[in-house]
Amino acid sequence: MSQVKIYDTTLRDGSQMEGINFSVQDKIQIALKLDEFGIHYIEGGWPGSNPKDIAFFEKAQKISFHNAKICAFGSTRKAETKPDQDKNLRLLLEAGSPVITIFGKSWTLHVKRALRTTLDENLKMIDDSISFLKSAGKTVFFDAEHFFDGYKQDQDYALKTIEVAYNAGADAIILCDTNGGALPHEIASIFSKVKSQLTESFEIGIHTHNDGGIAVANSLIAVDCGANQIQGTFNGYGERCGNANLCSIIPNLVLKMGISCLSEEQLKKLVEVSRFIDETANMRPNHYQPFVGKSAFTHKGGIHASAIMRDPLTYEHVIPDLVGNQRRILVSEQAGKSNILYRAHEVGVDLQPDDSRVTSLIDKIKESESYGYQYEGADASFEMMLREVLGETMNFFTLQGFRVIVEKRGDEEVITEATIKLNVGDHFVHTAAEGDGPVHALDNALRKALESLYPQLKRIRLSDYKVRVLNEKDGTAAKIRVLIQTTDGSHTWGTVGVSTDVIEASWEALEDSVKYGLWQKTKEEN
Ligand SMILES: CC(=O)SCCNC(=O)CCNC(=O)[C@H](O)C(C)(C)COP(=O)(O)OP(=O)(O)OC[C@H]1O[C@@H](n2cnc3c(N)ncnc32)[C@H](O)[C@@H]1OP(=O)(O)O
Ligand SMILES: CC(=O)C(=O)O
Repeated sequence: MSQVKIYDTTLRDGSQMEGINFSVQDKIQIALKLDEFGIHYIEGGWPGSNPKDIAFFEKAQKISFHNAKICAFGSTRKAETKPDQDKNLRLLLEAGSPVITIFGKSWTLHVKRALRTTLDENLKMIDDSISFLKSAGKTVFFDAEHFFDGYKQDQDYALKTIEVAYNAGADAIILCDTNGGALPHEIASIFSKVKSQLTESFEIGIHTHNDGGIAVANSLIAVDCGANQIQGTFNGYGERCGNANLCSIIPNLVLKMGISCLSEEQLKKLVEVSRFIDETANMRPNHYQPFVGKSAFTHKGGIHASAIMRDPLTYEHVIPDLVGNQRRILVSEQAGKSNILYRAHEVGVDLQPDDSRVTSLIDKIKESESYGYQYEGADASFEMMLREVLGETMNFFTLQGFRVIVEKRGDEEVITEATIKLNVGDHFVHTAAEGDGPVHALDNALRKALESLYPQLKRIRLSDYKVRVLNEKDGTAAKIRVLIQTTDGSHTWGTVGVSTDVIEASWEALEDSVKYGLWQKTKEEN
């Protein structure tokens, strides 16, 4: 089985993505996580770029990494200078990392237009810089920037740059599709040619960007052509459209290409690592991301749900457990009875396919969704419908009525007050409360009315509130859908409300969220 090393550049190229700004502590935490996961090389940053990256390497030097080698990144020396006088090379050595990766130009256009130097001087810059770092005892990787574009324009010069790097003692040469525009067949043919000119065991890598939407494909085809190092980032972070996504590359290598870059046990942590990095980077996770996204193994269509229940291979390219993900089946207007049976089973209700209640539930869901409800994100509203069809009610209270007053006088702050009348068993309760806006005031009034009778309510709170206008063209007469997420600290559940009135829609979602929460708590207590 061939060996492929994974080189993670989330902390360097990943931090070049719009919206990402890691603190030193973020970087250390991510490096530790990647090391624990089993990544071979972690590029921590560019010490010649900013004080934060210098601080990262200062801290990283004091940490014992178990699996990974830390790499410091930078460029070849500046044109017309000497390596021992080059600030960037000096800072790379001071970073104290066992590996130094430098990028150099392989494309004549870049040499002439970006560096504004001669082709010969660029070759000297590559030669000098690598020799200088090697003489300091470092492992040196050479990133041949724009190699594929360079090769297409001037094959001999592009090849010369890597020949110079090789002869100067580079320990690995990485061919970069820096602009992300190469196609898989171009990568295959160019990569194979270069590979054939180097000794078989020499480490030759691939570094691709996703501007053509095929960075992962371009990386995998390079492996097919003999690449034994892949550079990429977690969640595909990176300059412009991002880098090759390691969350796709690693499972494709292990599960489909038989390349044991990580063990199957390590692979089971893939989702955890991906989400940890999103969380640390303060990035919203991409639910649709292959392998690791929340929707990667989510089945919505009735035909899919039915077949999945008969055999998951029918609509899944790999088993979700292998990457630490989970299968989900949604209930929506696209559902058939299989979706209902699966979801019912998940909440402990086993129904038979020929049960007429299943059909009436599907009809009700399709009817409600055509009105504007959406049950994908409202698991509790679905379960309440299910329980109702089974004759189980959640009658913790009945609304007699509510009134919400919003008052604004001159420059004074807006005052919002909600009054609510409820029947709770034999009791009639009438309360009022203020809040920061109408929904908050209603929530406060409802809690005030219920808390003495249902003290469990103290542990339940709203965690998210989303409003969506459904038919915008109707302006202020549009229908509104409100989705509420509620939590008791360990579980979270979603409810939905729809009305032409935002307060009524909110009330509906709020009422269900509280009733469902009380029902859960009562179940737990019994
Ligand atoms: C493909 C990649 O992703 S490469 C990595 C790109 N990442 C980054 O640029 C992020 C970090 N960068 C930085 O912090 C800054 O750009 C620095 C500190 C590196 C350089 O800053 P400055 O000195 O102000 O230069 P500037 O940002 O304008 O970059 C242009 C300079 O880099 C030089 N340069 C570009 N590539 C190379 C190279 N491979 N080798 C040597 N010099 C290079 C250019 O010749 C130019 O030098 P000049 O200004 O003396 O003509
Ligand atoms: C080196 C690098 O980041 C690139 O060529 O894209």
